[in-house]
Amino acid sequence: MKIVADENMPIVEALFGELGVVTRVPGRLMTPEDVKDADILLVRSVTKVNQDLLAGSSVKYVGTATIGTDHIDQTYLKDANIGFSNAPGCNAQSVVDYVISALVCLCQDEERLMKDLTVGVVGAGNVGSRLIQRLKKLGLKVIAYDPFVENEDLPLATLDEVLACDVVSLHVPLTTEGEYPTLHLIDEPALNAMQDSAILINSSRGPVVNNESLKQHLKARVNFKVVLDVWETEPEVDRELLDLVDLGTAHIAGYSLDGKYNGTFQIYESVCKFLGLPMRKRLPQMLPEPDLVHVGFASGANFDEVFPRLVQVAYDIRRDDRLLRRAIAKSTKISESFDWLRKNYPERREFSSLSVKVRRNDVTTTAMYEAAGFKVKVKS
Ligand SMILES: NC(=O)C1=CN([C@@H]2O[C@H](COP(=O)(O)OP(=O)(O)OC[C@H]3O[C@@H](n4cnc5c(N)ncnc54)[C@H](O)[C@@H]3O)[C@@H](O)[C@H]2O)C=CC1
Ligand SMILES: O=C(O)C(=O)[C@H](O)COP(=O)(O)O
Repeated sequence: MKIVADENMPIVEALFGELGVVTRVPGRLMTPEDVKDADILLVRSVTKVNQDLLAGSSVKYVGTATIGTDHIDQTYLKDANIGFSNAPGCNAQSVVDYVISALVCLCQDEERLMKDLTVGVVGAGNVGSRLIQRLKKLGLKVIAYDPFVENEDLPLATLDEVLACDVVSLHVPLTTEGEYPTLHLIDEPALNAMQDSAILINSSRGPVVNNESLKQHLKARVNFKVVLDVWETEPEVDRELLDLVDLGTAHIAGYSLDGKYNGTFQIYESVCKFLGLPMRKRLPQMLPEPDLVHVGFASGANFDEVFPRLVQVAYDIRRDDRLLRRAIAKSTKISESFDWLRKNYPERREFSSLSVKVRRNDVTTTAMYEAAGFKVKVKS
């Protein structure tokens, strides 16, 4: 069996090696020639999988190690009788860590307490619902807009109510059809409905926000804050827009090592199921121990002071913002620099792989650290 895989997908040989011969290809440059003899095709978000790529090939199954599926023509796959799976939720915790790090950093700059913020989440799926849970446990007031979800446990509200919050965080797929398309969901009217000093975070897909409208809005409202992980013209980045946003990163919100391994593993599970083969590999054995395993603080440390530092030790979004700005500033080919940053992304672990040491009877602090997503170890 021949398996063609994106070169940026980890642990493919370790998982799929016993199923067939693995060939690696740069995802953004993948051609029909690369895939014509393949049985299984494993991609990430940068490969457009459609008739142009697959017609006349022997591909029987396509797996994308991503949550998003807007790069896949699922109707074509169905019509051509080609099996398909994505990796729902694989890097959802990583995106939540990203949003929390962004909020911590912006609150620090503004000398605001994070727990005083109201947060409006757009899209209450795998990422959105985890974000709601974590923020609520941290004491923030959270509401969410999702016209496709009916769940009494979620704090659902209208889009207008969500847009009126201090923070608006987007977690929707990119869609262009149906009653609720998300293409340019955040356009001039939506931006105008937001507070003048609101924080907008987009870690979903670039075209969900009309980047031109956003630029004009930012020029007119100096207190409006923006965090962009995804860009409408990706892998191109509009230099002018990057200069205007508070934090800008190279589509890496989901790039924890845990999230990437989960993605490959989830499609390994789906491929085994498709082929009717037993799964011989287990993910926990493959994930390396995080470099930073324990973080301890002096007894009596105040959670409000410790929490931001802890988040920044675990994942500091400002590092990724600096990397993007530096790369773009000196770049003659922005798209190549953007992809280089993503390919060479430093190892990052999810908060849940970090342990914080607390005193045995420190019940409140224990609950707060757990709420933030960290593991808690009791000091002996
Ligand atoms: N920046 C990054 O690295 C990453 C980006 N993503 C993006 O985030 C998106 C969301 O991820 P998940 O939560 O895992 O997806 P999901 O499919 O679990 O949830 C998406 C939610 O959005 C809702 N939705 C759809 N249209 C909507 C609309 N017009 N208004 C409000 N809600 C709407 C759906 O009902 C669903 O509940 C993915 O589709 C992907 O494009 C995901 C992972 C990493
Ligand atoms: O899972 C998703 O959806 C994402 O956006 C991925 O994290 C994007 O990563 P690549 O597939 O572009 O490497």
